[in-house]
This record gives sequence, C-alpha cells and structure tokens, in this order.
Amino acid sequence: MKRPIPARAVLGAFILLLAAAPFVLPSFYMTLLNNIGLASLVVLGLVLLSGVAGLTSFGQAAFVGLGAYISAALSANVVPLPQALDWLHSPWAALFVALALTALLALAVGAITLKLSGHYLPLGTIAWGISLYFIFGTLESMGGQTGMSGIPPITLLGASLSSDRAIYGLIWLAVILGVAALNNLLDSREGRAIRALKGGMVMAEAMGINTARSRTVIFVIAAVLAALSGWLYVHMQRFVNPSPFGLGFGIDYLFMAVLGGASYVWGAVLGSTVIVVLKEWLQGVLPALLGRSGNFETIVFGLLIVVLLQRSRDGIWPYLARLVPVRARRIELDLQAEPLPRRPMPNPNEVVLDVRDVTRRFGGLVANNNMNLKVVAGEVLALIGPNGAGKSTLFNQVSGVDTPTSGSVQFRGHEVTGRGSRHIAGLGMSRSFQHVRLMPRMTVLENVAIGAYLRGKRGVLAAMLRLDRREEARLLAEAARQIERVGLKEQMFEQAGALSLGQQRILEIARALAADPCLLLLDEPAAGLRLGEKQALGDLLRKLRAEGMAILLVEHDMDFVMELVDRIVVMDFGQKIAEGLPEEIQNNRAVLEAYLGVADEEEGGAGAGAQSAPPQAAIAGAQHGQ
Ligand SMILES: Nc1ncnc2c1ncn2[C@@H]1O[C@H](COP(=O)(O)OP(=O)(O)OP(=O)(O)O)[C@@H](O)[C@H]1O
Repeated sequence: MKRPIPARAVLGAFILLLAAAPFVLPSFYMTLLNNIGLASLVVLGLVLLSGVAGLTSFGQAAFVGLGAYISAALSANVVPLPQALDWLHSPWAALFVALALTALLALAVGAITLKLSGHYLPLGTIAWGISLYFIFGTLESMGGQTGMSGIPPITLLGASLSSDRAIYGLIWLAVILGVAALNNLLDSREGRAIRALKGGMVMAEAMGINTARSRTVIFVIAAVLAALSGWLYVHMQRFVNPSPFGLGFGIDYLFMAVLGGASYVWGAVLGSTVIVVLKEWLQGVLPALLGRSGNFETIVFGLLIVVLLQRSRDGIWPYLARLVPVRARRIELDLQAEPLPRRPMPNPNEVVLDVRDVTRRFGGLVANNNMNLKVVAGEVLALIGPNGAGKSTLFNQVSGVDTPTSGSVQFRGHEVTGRGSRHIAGLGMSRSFQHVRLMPRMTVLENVAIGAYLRGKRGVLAAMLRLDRREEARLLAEAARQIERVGLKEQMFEQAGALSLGQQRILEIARALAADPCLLLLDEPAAGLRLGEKQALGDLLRKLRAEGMAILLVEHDMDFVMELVDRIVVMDFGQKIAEGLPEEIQNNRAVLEAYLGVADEEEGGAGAGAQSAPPQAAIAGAQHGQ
C-alpha cells in the first residue's frame, strides 16, 4: 500500500505546476487552462449547492451571464453615468457592482425558488435560467443576440491583462482562493449546518439551524462565484453575447460537478478539467472521424452521464484519491479550550414541560386525543404504549416538528405551541430521533458538534477567512467532552455511518447533550443496544437526572424503563390511559388490556393468561411480540 502524501505537499506541487505553466506552455494550452479555471469557479458553487447541500441547480450559467453583462455594461459605457460616478466604469469597480447585484438577485430568486423541494427545485432553476438568458438577448443596447464588443481588459498594477497569458494568473488565483474559502467554510460551524441540510430539514431545525437561511446563503455564494467567473470571462473575451449563458451551459456545469465528484471541493477543478479538455478534443476528432461538422461531443457527454450515474455516482475524485493517496488533515482538538457558557439549569422540581389537552388529528384519525402530561426538572418520565398509540406524534407536537390541532405546550413557562423546532431548541429542548438522523459521511465529532450549533456565533464570512478558530476550538472541545461522556471516545474520528445502530443512537444523545439542554427528548434510545450499552445508557441518564435535567423518553424496552424511570405515562389510541410510578403501571389493568388486548376477566382466554403472568413480563412480552 502506498504511503499517503501530506495534503500540503500535493497542494504545493499543484500550485508550482500552475505557476510554471505560462512560462512553458503555448498559447493554445493557456486558453484551455483559462477555460478550465473559469468553469471551476462556477462548479465550485455547484459543489456547495448540489453536492454538499443537495440542492440541484441548472441555472448557474445565467449567473455567469449576469456578472458578465453587468460588468460589460458598466465598463463599456453602455450605462450613462454622471461624471462623479465615472470611476464605476473601471472593470474593478464594475466587479463589485456585478457581484453585489448578482447577490441581490440571487437573494430574490432564492426566496422564491428555494421553497421548492424535490424535483420542483431543479425545474425552478431551469425556469429562471431560461428567463435570464432571454433577457440578455433582448438588451438591444448591448447588441441583442449578436452581442457587443469593445469591452476593456482588466488592468492590474498598471499592466493590462489583455492576453490569455496575462489574465491566467488572476483566474487561477480566484480559483485557489475560492477552493480555500469553501474548504474553510465547510470545516466550520456554519459549514456543518450547510452539510446538515442533506440530512433533512427536521434534524437540522431541531439542532437550531435556520435551514432556509443556510440554503439562501449557499445559493448566494454559488451565484457570486458564477458572477466572478462571468466578470473574468467577459474581460478576457472583450466581447459578450448571450450564447455562453444558456441552459445548455448550465447543464454542462452540473455535469462537471457530477463527473468530478459533486461532494468534493477539488472535484470541481477535476470535473472542469476533464470536460473542458474532452470537449476540445472531441470537437476536433469527431467531425474529422464522421466526415461532417456538428456538435457530436454532446452525444458523447450524454452517454457519459448515463454511464457515470450508473457506475460512480461519487464521480471520479475518489478514484484519483485512491491513485494518489493524500493524508487528510485531521481535526485538531484542543481540550484545554475555554468551555462554552452553560445555560442555568431549572430549579429542582420546576415544571419544565407542560402539555395541556393536546389533540392532533390527521383527517379522520385522532393520533393524540386531549393528551396531558408534565415533566419536572430532575425526573425521567417514560411515555409508553403499543405501536401506533401516538407517542411519536406527541413528541412531534412537543418539539415543534408539528403543530397540535388544539391544546397547548408550555416549555419552561414559554408558550411554544406551533413554534418551530428551531425556536424550541433555542429555549433548551433537545432530542434524538426514532429513526436515527445523522450525517453518515461526517465524523462522530462533527456530527456531535452540529448539536452545539446554537452555542456559537461566528458566521459564514468569518469561517471563510478562518477568523472563527477560537470559537471552533471551543465547540469541538465541547463535542469531544459529550462524546467521552457517552462512551464513544474510541470512535471520535470515525465516520458516523460506520458505527453500529446502537452506537448511532448513543451518538444522537451526545449530539443532543452538546446543545446544553434542560429537557432531553429521547425516542427509543435503547433500541438496538446491547446489554452492556443499555446499562451504560441507564447510568448516563441517571447522572443527567441527578444534575437536574428533565428527560422524557419513548421506549419499548420495559426492563430498561422499569429500572430507570421515575414516572410513566401510558398511551393507547392517542389517549392517556394511565399515569403513575413504574410499580403502579405494572399492575394497572387498563395497561395490560392495552398491551395484550385482554378482555374482561369473565371472558377468560387471553385475559386469564395475562393475569397469571407477572405484569412487567406481560407488557414486555406483548411489546416484543408486536
Ligand atoms: N403524518 C401523519 N399523517 C397521517 N397519520 C399519521 C401521521 N403521523 C402519524 N399518523 C398516525 O397516527 C397514529 C399514531 O402514530 P405514532 O407514530 O405517533 O405512534 P407511536 O405510538 O409512536 O407508534 P410506534 O411505537 O410504532 O412508533 C398512527 O395510526 C399513525 O399511522
């Protein structure tokens, strides 16, 4: 097996090669490299948007056009300006105007399109992609479909970047800075929030992440990167017309992202390189081979997409990474980092959660019917009941995933009925899920750090510029402490997807604890755990209870419940049928009936059997049998 090369050495070699290129390569290759760099900038945005966050956009070429057209209009004096604003005609000033206007338009377009989900979102991006393209064609003052020339080159330190060789350095500087900024972003609090978008809105919002904001932020970043590419392009070509900004190019960019490896930042450069070079080569070879002219390369690309999607959805970056193994930078943990501030715990016996007459109807089905329960600080309350009793539905009403049809939920004295889960998480309620919701490709440490999202403040820009390191060290140290606390220290740097289901459940508890909650909602925490793991979980929950935490859990494992909890609420058909101490519940006839379907004693049969069995075993046995 090859020894991995340090990432810095590979990057250094790559930059050296890039720096040497203008001194050794003929003009044709400089044009090719420029085109690769320009495409890479757009595809970088797509990696963030589609690969990392799962939002597919076909419309990026239109943003390239926007950057190009705005800069062309300003710098070629198409827009008449008063003399005081003459400086706006410089390509550099035009760059800032182009980026700012593109960001504004992306905000507006994003506000409409990003509400769409599933395949409606890509369709939405196609719609505005086409619209913008046609708008460019209608700009008569800029030559309409024919286009316009006379756009000045960029000048830098008195030198005019009018040749391919001259502008090459600026293009690739932008690419390298773009790669660095995105890598920095993804390795930060906001980056984890963006990566969590792929895990679904419910999990991300429950961790306090404003998913709508995160989606908008990456949409704007991707649009600005595309506009930057457009600016460089238009001042390199010194000519603009709508054709390079149409839907076909939008598809090409997406293909570059998929081919390179949509979830790898460097995959953007790889995908762009392969497609730009292949296109150039095929455009020469295929017409000569077939004896007539035409865009035959499009057919080859179509076939290539189909093969790629079937054989390697992760693109070709993983193959390259295997060929040249790079030693990834391991996250550095500073366990001495100043601990994050903690929220004050509720007073002993303070009512932390108060559920009053909560009813939730789904059409004709009443999943929760006038449910009432209270959880006090320093108590573990179990919510039990047969499958379909309505426990998870109640969890959703409490945690803000869903809104009750009627009734109210109060958390620490705040009315939280119908407030979103993000708001409730901010007040100190944190949860795990019945079906684990974590990011399988992120490490255990990073997954748990998502839970601490609300305990940090540094934003996207600070992350890109690496100004967030102190806070980041504190967040990671907190995540590491919670991981140790739940007993997953050995697995800290493993991918979460490689853990057993039981360990993944424990990870979710660590993630919930990283939020510093005062109420913990655990949905079937013991499911899939081995005996030793269950005992360790029980010990942990007892310790948390002793610290004053309130815990509400849904659980089917009756041995686990009876040994651990202080009180039990039993549900059946959406209603509360019993409430009391574990020993009271074990002897409660209504509970036995609910679990075993026991009829009145007089009817005998199953009822008689159930009566003779020890109640706890009867409940547990019935549950397992379901
Ligand atoms: N979004 C929904 N739309 C329609 N019906 C729903 C919805 N969510 C839950 N239900 C129904 O509400 C009832 C209660 O379901 P719920 O998942 O809350 O039960 P549960 O007690 O958590 O069951 P389990 O122990 O199997 O998880 C079920 O009949 C279920 O089919």
